[in-house]
Parts: sequence; C-alpha cells; structure tokens
Amino acid sequence: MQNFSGVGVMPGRVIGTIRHMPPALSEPPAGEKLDAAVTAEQAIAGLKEAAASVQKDLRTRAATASPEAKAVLEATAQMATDSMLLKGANKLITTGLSAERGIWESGETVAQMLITLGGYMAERATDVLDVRARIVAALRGVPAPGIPDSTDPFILVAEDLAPADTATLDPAKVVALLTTGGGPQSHTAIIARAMGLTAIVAAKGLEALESGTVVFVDGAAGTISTSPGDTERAAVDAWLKNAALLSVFDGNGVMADGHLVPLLANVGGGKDAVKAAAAGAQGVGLLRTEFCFLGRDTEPSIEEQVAEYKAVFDAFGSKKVVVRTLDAGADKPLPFLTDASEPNPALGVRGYRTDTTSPGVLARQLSAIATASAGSEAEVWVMAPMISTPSEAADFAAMCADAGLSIPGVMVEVPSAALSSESILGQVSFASLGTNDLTQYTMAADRQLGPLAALNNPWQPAVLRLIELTVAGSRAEGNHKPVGVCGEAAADPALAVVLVGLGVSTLSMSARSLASVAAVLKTVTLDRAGELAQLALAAPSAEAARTAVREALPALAELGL
Ligand SMILES: C=C(OP(=O)(O)O)C(=O)O
Ligand SMILES: [Mg+2]
Repeated sequence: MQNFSGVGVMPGRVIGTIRHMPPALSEPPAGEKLDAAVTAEQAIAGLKEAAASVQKDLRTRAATASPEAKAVLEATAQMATDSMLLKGANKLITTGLSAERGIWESGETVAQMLITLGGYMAERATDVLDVRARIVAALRGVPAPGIPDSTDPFILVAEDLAPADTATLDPAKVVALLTTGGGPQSHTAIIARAMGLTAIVAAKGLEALESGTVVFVDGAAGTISTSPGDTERAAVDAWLKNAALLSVFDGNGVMADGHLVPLLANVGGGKDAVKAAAAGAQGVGLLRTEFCFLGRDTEPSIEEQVAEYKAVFDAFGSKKVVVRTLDAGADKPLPFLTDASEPNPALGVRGYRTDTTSPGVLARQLSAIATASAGSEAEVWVMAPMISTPSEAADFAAMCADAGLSIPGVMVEVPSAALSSESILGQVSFASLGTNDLTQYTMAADRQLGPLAALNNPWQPAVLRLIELTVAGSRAEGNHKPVGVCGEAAADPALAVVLVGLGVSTLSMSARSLASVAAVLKTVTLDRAGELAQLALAAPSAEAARTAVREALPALAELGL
C-alpha cells in the first residue's frame, strides 16, 4: 500500500481507478516546416485522416453522453472535417508548412472569422479551437487534451485544472478530483466544492501513480492510498450512509442553544442560484458577478447585466442577496477590465481598484443592480471586493447611494481592511470576510500555489486574529454592523464553528456544504463555539488549531466530515 496526502477540500470517501489529465498541448512552433521525408500530398492525406479520426472519436463519445453534452460533442465533431478549416490548412501545407502548424493557423483564422460574425457564430469559435488541438494531438500521436474520456467512472488526477476543463467535468464520470498543485482556496477547489465532488489538492507524489491504479480517497482527511481492502470498503459504505443525511439542509441554520446562524449560498449566476435555493440556502451571501461574464472581452451591456442579476434575485423571492461588484484581476481575468501583463496581478489593479483604471464600469454595474433590484422582491445588499481603506469604503457607499442602492458593504479580504474595520464599518452597512484572499494576503502566499498550501490555510491563527479584530471593529461604539464570512472557510464545518465563536453572524458557502455545516453547528452552543474560537486563536499553528477544535467536536468524526 502506498499513502499520499494533500489538503482535503471536499469530504467524501471513494474507491476508484485513477486517470491522469494529459499535459496541455503546446502550440506547433511558428513557421514549422514540413518534414523533408514527407510530401505536401502525404501531409494533406495525413491531416484528412487525423481529422476523420477526431470526428469519429467525438461521435462515439456523443453516442453515450448526456443530452446537453451530446449536442456539444456532435457540433464539435461536425467541425472536425469542416471544409473551410481543412482547405485553409491544406493551402498552408502546400506553401511548405507542417500539417500541425497548418491546421493550427487555419483554426485561428476560422475562429477569428466566427468571432467577427458575433452572436451564435462567435460561440462556435471555441469548438474550432478545441477541434484544432485534438487534430494536432492526433497528428502527434499523443492523447487528446482536456478531461480524459472513459466509459467508466474514474478519479481524475491533474496538476491543476483550467476553468474551462473544470466546467466540462461530468460528475457522473469523474467521481473524485485529485490535484498535485492548486491550493485549498484556488478556483479549482471552489468549483469542486460547488459540484460536490470529493476533492484533494496539493497531493504530492501522485504523478508517479500509473493510470488505472485503484485508490481509496478520503476527502475529509485529505488522504489517498493504493490497494484498498476491507477497512477502506467499510469506510466508503459508512460514508454513503451519512452522505444521504448530509445532502439535505432543512433551511434553518441554528445552534444547540437556539442561536440562529443564517446559512447562505455563494453563487456565480442564475443557474447556480436556482440550485442553491432548492438546496435550502437562506439567501445569497456572495454573488460573484465576474463569474457571469468570465472570458468576455467587452463590458456586458446594462440590459445583459440586469437579466443576469434578476435571475439570481428571482430565485430567492424576498430573501437577502448580497451582490459583489466585479472582482476582476489575478486569477479571474476579465479582458475588458484587467491588464494581463501586470507583473504581480494578485497585488495589482484588482476588484474595486479597477474603478480607477476603467472609470464608469462600476457605476454602470451599480445602476444595473439597482434596476434588477427594483424589478424584484429580493432584499439586495451590495459590496465591493478588495477594499483597503476607509476612504475607498466611503467612496463606494457614495456610489451606491447615487445608484439608489441602500445597503452598501465591503469585503474584508485585505489585512488593512481588517485592521481598520472600525473606521471602514463607520462608512458602510456591513462587511463580509473573504477568507480566501484574507489568508493569501496575510500569509503572503499565492492562493493558487500547491507548494504554499500549508501557509494558505484559513486556520492560521494570524488569520483568525484578523477575523476577531474585524468583528471587534464592527461592534465598536456607534457601529453595530453585521459581519459575515463568504470565503471557503465557512464551508469547513469545524472552522464554521470557530467563525461563529469569533462573532460572525452569517456564513455563506457553496450550496453543497450547507447540510454538513448545519449538522455540526446544531451540536454546539454559541458559548461553546466561543471557547473553541479561543482555543484556535491560542494554538501555535494552523494544524494545531484545526486538530484541537476537531477533537472537541465529536460530531465531525461521527459524520465522516
Ligand atoms: C470570497 C472570496 O472571494 P473570491 O474567492 O471570489 O476571491 C474570498 O476571497 O474569500
Ligand atoms: Mg476574494
């Protein structure tokens, strides 16, 4: 038996076969020439054959895919032998370019043309780029890029996933996700949680395991072992029994003494919101508006924005929805707002700061939020990401007032905001702790990097102290403003108890975690949570804080969390 460990980001116990994500396909070098031993005619014939094999492969996958995926796969298959694409490549091959370079450039031309046509045609550009990469892989005789195809469910092992790969993960096929890189607050981890996919990040050494190896994964413990036996099978059975219990949240976040802790959802758009409402979320604690427009290179129109926001509001009736204004930058680039060439993007023009470099975008967004809010019943709160000073908070509150939005707030995710919480909260109506970034900036550890996962841990006592300070500032004379948490820390049931013990009033998380957090909160009184918070604050390290609190919460082990 071989054992590996990483940082568990979504509980679950699974036994399955691993498959490695193929490495990203490199672009054929510009000007790459035909091999001297190959004639242009032979290269053209080889290209035709590669394109046909890609088409056949995609059609075979379409035959057994879900209805949604089937439509996408069939459309992509069609594109593989598109005459404009192949003719363009053939022409380049006759000028002496290699088949790989020819199809690459021809794919670019066709994709650009589709983008210029706009609308539905522009959406097909991604299909062309996907197909060209598959054809290049076929020509090189290497596995096709993207999530591996398999008729049987498998455990995916990757260094990290690109947002587009994560979006095409089929939970019926991929039963667990293990990454060797990536941190616990990375967007891969966030998406795995949103999908309810058992996941472990920063698990070193897995690269060496062969595809096809059978492993046991324990997402709560963050461990992976080969050659599973009876003990591991029994652990999976026990988990499956609990999983049924942990999939239902009754819509009532309450502690053992009756203290209420509203449990809200983090959503990225209307579809998510409908699912979160169905899962019992008591409102939305974080609408990541940038997720509605990822990959866009132009600013969405006010009408488009109104439609997106209203879809979220309408899913929640008269409940509270906290809208966060665009948090572009760093790991969430929006080409119309951010500069991809910044040397240090996490410390760059990100979130609220883009209002200085692209004035007008934020004001238009606030006006779209106000219009969507006027047309719905929801109680709309609005907050800005990456606020660092009281004057930024005051300016944001003034912009909200101009737009007719009456509940302005800020994210506290930069240490300076936590340290100035009293004056910042003097300017706005509420704060929401973004523990993902607060941890990254407190520990000076990029949240995306696997090797820094141990530092990048919201259990770090230094981070907990900043949370304590933020709450203290919110309760200062004349303030009395609510402070919630919408970072991933809220989805960790043990840490959720500590956060409530530190005085946080609401917790917002991916809808999949609501039931687990609720199940553990129910077993503790507010006073006891306060004691556990002190225990964590006094611990010498993140690991010691986590262990001490987990040991004091027997419900965690009973539930397999
Ligand atoms: C909730 C947060 O925002 P995001 O993960 O979108 O940066 C955070 O930083 O904790
Ligand atoms: Mg953040």
